[in-house]
Amino acid sequence: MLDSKKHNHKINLQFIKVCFVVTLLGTLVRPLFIDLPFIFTGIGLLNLLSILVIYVVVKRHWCQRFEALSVFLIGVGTVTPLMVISGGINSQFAPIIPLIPLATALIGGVRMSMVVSVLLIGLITLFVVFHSQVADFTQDSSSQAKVVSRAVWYGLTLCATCYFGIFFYRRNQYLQQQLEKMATMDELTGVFNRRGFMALARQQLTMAYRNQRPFCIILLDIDHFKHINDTHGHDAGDMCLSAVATSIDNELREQDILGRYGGEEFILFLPDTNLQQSKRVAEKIRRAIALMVTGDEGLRLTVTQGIAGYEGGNLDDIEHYISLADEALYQGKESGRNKWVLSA
Ligand SMILES: Nc1nc2c(ncn2[C@@H]2O[C@H](COP(=O)(O)OP(=O)(O)OP(=O)(O)O)[C@@H](O)[C@H]2O)c(=O)[nH]1
Repeated sequence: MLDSKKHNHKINLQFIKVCFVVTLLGTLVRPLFIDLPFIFTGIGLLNLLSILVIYVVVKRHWCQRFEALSVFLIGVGTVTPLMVISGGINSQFAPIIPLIPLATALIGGVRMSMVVSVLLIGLITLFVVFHSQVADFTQDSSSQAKVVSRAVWYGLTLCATCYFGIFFYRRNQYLQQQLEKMATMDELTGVFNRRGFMALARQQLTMAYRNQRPFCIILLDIDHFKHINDTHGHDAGDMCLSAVATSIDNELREQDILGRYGGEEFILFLPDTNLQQSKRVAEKIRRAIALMVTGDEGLRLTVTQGIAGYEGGNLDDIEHYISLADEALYQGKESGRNKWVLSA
């Protein structure tokens, strides 16, 4: 299970526990303070039972697809029966309702929170319309004006909590994306870092095997890069790294994956590409970089590339293809640089 899904699952379980405790307190403690008919305790106990059932269902992953919905049902299921028998909108339980869209947004997302808010506003409207039919065992005095004004207040509060829920949900998503980006992207060049590349390449590797489609790995190293750093400084070196990444990226298709594998080493995963086609890609990259002029000092660079590929049949792990590409790259360096070499 993904980390974020695991995290959501934990929050869902926490939410259910909170609902259980709130309902338990409401059921057991209230009769000590207010003289209420037994029906309140009965309904409270039924609520506790249903919450317990949903807790087990969620905990055991029996309905993963509807997990957020189960949590919402608990939220509504905890308060609705108690509202029905305790004066509807005048119920002491009604103020809990605006918390539900907030919780649902954080747990189930934007659409869920909006659906829940609309449903709850509908529920409140029904309570107002059928106000006189709602049994009020609490014997609280209520008037039509009081009911309508409270309904308007709850409607507004629901909209506000829905808005805040969605706001916090989006902020959370944004921060999560930023974190993921920081963990998988190379800050200097804007391409994937080794970790990001490996994660995507492993996925593509599995797909290639499943569909028996070819792929190629190209390992690319800038020639004599140490000389650039030593002669023109580290900043000029950094600028060259960025320029090389941009230049490679310009030669790739949308589905190709480019990563920075190490200091001045880049790595490419070319899905649906056989060795013949990858030679053409490598040559395009070699030529583009050789023609590139970088910075005010007009720096010129060349690169050497090692290519390894899979063309169907049994599959090895990604490290195997990288090490083949690395051997080919080494041969390229040994035999003069500024070239690409296919792995044997
Ligand atoms: N500016 C800059 N330099 C880096 C970075 N990462 C690694 N380097 C430098 O890259 C250089 C790599 O040098 P070598 O491994 O000797 O390779 P080379 O000089 O490119 O020689 P060949 O690969 O054999 O052609 C080292 O001087 C590193 O300090 C970086 O992020 N920025």
